[in-house]
Amino acid sequence: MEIIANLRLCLQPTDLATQLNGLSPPMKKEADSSAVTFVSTLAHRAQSLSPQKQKQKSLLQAGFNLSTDSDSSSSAYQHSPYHSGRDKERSFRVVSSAIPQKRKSQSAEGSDLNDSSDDDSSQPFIIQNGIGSSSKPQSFSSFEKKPAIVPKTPSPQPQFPPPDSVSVVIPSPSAAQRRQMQPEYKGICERYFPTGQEERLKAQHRAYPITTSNGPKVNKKVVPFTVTKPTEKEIGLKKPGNSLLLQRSGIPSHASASSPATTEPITQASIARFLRRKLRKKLKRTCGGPDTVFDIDDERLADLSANFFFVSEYRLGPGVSPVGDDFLAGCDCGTTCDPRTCTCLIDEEDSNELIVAYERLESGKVVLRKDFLDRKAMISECSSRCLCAKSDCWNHVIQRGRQVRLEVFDTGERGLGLRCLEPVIMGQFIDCYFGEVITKKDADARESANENQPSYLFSLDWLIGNGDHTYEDSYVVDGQKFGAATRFINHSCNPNCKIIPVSINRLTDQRLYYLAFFAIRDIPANTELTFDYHPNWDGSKQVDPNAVKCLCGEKDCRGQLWPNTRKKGNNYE
Ligand SMILES: C[S@@+](CC[C@H](N)C(=O)[O-])C[C@H]1O[C@@H](n2cnc3c(N)ncnc32)[C@H](O)[C@@H]1O
Repeated sequence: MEIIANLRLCLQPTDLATQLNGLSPPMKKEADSSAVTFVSTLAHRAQSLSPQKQKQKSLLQAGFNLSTDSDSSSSAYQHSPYHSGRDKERSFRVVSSAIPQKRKSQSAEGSDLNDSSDDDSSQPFIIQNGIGSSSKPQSFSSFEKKPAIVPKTPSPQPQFPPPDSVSVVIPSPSAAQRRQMQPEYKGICERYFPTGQEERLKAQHRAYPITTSNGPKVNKKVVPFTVTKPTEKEIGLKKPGNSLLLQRSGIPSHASASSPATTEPITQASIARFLRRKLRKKLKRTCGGPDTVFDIDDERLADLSANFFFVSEYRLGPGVSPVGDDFLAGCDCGTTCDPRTCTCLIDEEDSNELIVAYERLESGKVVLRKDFLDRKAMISECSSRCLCAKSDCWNHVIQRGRQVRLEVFDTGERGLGLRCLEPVIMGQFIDCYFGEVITKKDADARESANENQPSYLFSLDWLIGNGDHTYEDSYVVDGQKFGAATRFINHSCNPNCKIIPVSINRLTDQRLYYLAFFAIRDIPANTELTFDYHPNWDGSKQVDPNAVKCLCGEKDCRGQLWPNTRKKGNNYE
């Protein structure tokens, strides 16, 4: 409660436009009053209007409604499928990943939605943060307009395969073929070894036998199941005649006279090495960049490379409309922000003091202040419009991107997990939870379609109840198909990280903000990163027998990730 109060007391349930017009004084609320938002504080401070505030004012005068309505928030929380409590902390949970929800009442439209991102023509916009191109018509807040703030270790932008890139060039083996393959290496079928331009080229150069009886088709019957270890030339396809050499039942074949077969011995190990290299290459190209590595088996790696794309920004889905950059304000502190006066910071709830989340250590690293680590306040970073944007301002942290090398690894029963490859210090930023930003309606549909599957939905409902913003029109981040490495972070009842919401537009857009992971203690290299999926756990409640069992192995493990509150009649919350 006290943590939320930091946010709540900043916020006033009065109409900001009215306040800005001087028609009513800003009101203060008690810490335990209903949730209200930051904007009223903004209004309060705006009475001596800085140039930025003038901008806010013109925003309001232009009809942009930032007024609050605390009444609407309470019902919204009650009906939330992603968080059933009124406590703001609830909004931090990875909703369905923690509870593969079994709600049956939702409509069936989700199955389509689930696949919608396959079609590039209907792809939602990617919000850019200065990394890579940004020719998209929509953008979220200031990220699009600040080329100066380039993260030091940016992940490359994802490259989505053209819709036809998985072709018949390497057909999936039949059931009999699959039986025959086992326990041989399973990397050849298109599912596990996604095809692309390179494979098409190989096919053109007769790497695969074709049948011409009904037009040119790959002759599945003679498609080999193993691949010789290719030479460097063959991998690079430098010469048109070069092709991947195939063998069947251990008998080498020669693809063509212009590409003599390698004489290297063919072993399972060499095949595995080749495929692993290809898969890693594909993952790096389409995905995580040099700072995310994988220590998982080939099959999982291949599955991931076929079905998941790393993104380093939000992808805005249909119906998600960010507030335009024109409404963005910036501070005029200069090259380094003054924590006593910076207008990008949010007021403390019970005073005019500003909430300062970060501090710079002697080492130069900017981390969360110790006294901020236990709080439940939102962080307000400087924006791209600030004068300090091009300098090394301490109040630009998440916008500089990930600085930590991470590794996806197999935890066993808990599925894949994420660990840091270098020590992380307490308060250090790790990365954001990125993914597709979709409407609540779409999230419900996807969830219904993925019944009993872990999903990766994360509600952006921190500021619900603010003005017209209700639970029904809130957004949800889905990290299942498009996401960051943070999407692999598992739950622990004794976690070493936590998520903190961060606004980089001083809450101008209350429905779109960032979910940033920070270390809450020093974490040695090669340690699994975890956070609490249900931070407001009430220990006095019973464990829900329908909930996903927690396997964190901690001494005080609660035994469940999350109560299955969506199940009718479930009262374990
Ligand atoms: C956001 S995903 C985390 C990454 C996931 N392990 C994977 O393989 O993609 C959340 C899912 O991981 C699993 N999980 C995470 N933490 C767990 C825990 N402590 N015990 C059991 N399962 C866990 C659950 O299946 C949950 O739905």
